[in-house]
Amino acid sequence: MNLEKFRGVIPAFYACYDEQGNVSEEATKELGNHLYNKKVKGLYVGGSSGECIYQTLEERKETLRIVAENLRGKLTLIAHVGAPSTRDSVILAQYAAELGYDALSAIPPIYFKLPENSVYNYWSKIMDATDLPFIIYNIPQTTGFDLSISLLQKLRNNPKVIGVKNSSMPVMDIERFKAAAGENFIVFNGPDEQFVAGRLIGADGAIGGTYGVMPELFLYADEFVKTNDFVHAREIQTKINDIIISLCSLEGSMYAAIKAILALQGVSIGGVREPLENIHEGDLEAIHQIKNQIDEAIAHYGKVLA
Ligand SMILES: CC(=O)N[C@H](C=O)[C@@H](O)[C@H](O)[C@H](O)CO
Ligand SMILES: CC(=O)C(=O)O
Repeated sequence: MNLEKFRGVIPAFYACYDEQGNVSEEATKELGNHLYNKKVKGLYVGGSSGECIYQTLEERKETLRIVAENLRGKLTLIAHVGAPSTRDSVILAQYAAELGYDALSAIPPIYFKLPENSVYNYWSKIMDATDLPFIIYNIPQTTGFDLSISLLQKLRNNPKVIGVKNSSMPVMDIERFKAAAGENFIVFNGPDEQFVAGRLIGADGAIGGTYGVMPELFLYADEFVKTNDFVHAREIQTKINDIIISLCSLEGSMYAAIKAILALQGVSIGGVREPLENIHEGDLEAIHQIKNQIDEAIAHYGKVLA
């Protein structure tokens, strides 16, 4: 299988709501078009950033449908189909396949601490449900489950397993997963704060929750890595991390801050669903400042690359 379409900067798509907090078709299309125009490689739909854990099956299907109808064939589309039960995950997987997604992905099962064998069966049943390739989502800080090398090797016997989206913090995990999986395998960098380090240690692509509010900065960082300009790569990573730390320091949650900035950028996709915290009045000044930080960094590194 040709994995080229997975190499690149792939924003994690945000949940798009109307004023009542329902999934909005209009806003979903708007965000999709906005990111398409920024020339990202693809979209990761319905993951953490898609607030999947707080949405009904119907809402998740609706979002998958709107994005696919709008952008399939134009961007690489990855559907995150992880749900609490295997049954619901399989329903989402089959729906994503009908819609023409390029790949499926899923977190391990959450809530109960299940043994590796159950996680293996869970991911395998999702894979058996369609012909699509599958990307393992390793995110131990939210799921409590750490993908082991032996489980990866066992899963790798299934040719549908084409990659891991790795969000654990040690960049070494990226290197180890690549070494264990061998050729024709994609490891995606997860932590946006380590984008440059992840790419340098071997990540073939990257999927991240903050790309959507500043895609240019990750596209530029990727360009610096590709052209061996490590001075600028390190520098832009510092700017990115300053911004992410600011995004995470408000009363509102990181996603609420991101959505408020997107609104200032002209893309209104509503707020976040509780229990995620929405923006507070007192956050507004900081939000304007972060937007300016983003604008300045984009202008500066755009010039460096021009
Ligand atoms: C724990 C978590 O949600 N990780 C995301 C996915 O890997 C990241 O993209 C973060 O959103 C990002 O690194 C900001 O902390
Ligand atoms: C990467 C990320 O934030 C997501 O799973 O949506």
